[in-house]
Amino acid sequence: MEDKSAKGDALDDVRNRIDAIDLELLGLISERARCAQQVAHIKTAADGGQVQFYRPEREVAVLRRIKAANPGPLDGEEVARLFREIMSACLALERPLNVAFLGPAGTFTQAAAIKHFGHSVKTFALATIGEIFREVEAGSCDFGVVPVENSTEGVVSHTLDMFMTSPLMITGEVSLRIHHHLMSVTEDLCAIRTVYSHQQSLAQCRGWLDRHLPNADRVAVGSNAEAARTAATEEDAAAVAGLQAAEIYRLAVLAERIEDEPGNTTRFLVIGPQDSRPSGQGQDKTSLLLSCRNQAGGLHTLLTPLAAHGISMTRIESRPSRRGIWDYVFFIDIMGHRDDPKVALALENLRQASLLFKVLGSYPLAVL
Ligand SMILES: O=C(O)C(=O)C[C@]1(C(=O)O)C=C[C@@H](O)C=C1
Repeated sequence: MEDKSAKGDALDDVRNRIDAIDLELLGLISERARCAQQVAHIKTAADGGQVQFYRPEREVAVLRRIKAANPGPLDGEEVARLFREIMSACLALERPLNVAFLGPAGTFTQAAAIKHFGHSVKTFALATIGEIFREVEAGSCDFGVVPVENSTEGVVSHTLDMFMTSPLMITGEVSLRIHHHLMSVTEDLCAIRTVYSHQQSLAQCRGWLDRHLPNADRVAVGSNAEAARTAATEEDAAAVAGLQAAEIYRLAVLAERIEDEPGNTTRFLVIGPQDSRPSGQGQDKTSLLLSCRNQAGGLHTLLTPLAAHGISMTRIESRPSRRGIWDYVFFIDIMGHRDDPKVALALENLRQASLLFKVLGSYPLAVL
């Protein structure tokens, strides 16, 4: 009996300490929010009409500093996630951002948007990648988030093709580990006759579906969230989608993490009217769209300036130009910001060697 009350006292002591810390934290977070309001006033006075409240290079600098200073016991990713949300709320005080994503609600693209901007932005589900570009170009949304490549299935060509004609720039990138789950209104795997999902997700779970649901029809639909929405209306159907979709459409998860490749990751791009300023520490990337003359060694000539200036290329993708004049265009990612002197020089040389040359944007490597 005595022992129990001693334990109770100890628990009360720690909880009282937690209550006091929470109040201190609240005071500090509120003070931080007031600082963000001051920043907004300073920016408005300095920039006039076209104020850029959202500053990706500053946000990654804050998150990098927090991760480096983290004393534990919380993991670095975890503290960065907490500060991501604090900054998201502070930015919403300055100006709430409208972010378009590939809908409907519950897609991985929405999860990527929230991972990048935090929960305090307003997200808008749009039906196609083309619509996202159009809404951001028109200014009705501040930014858009679109998938660009998956580690198992390769590039999302529609996104790359949009950059050939769009004036929008790449402001940031987000990588998301993709876990697929089988979900349904029924809790009985044997009752499933149809499996809905996006074509890429069906492909990413082919092995599991062959083993566990060899007789069910696989039906490709526009997105995983649409698959979940459809499966919610059919007794003998299931969807392959993310957990968010299961929550939104109230489906039971029959099997978790059914993707064939455990490292399955999708990369998304954040698009907006302008790119990011340098975040420093060599932690920026630049994306380019290029085409060369259709002759032997054309691509080699194009890439020589990068090698000459010691700039590393992290990705190259070719796409048919669909313009007739050039056969192919190349999407190239390099390390460094376009304002870094070495990168600026290499880009100038590249510009001279290319038929088509477009900087799609410089942006910080993702912290989260
Ligand atoms: O430093 C700024 O420019 C701010 O607006 C403050 C702040 C923050 O909360 O730290 C908020 C939004 C910006 O995207 C970057 C940082």
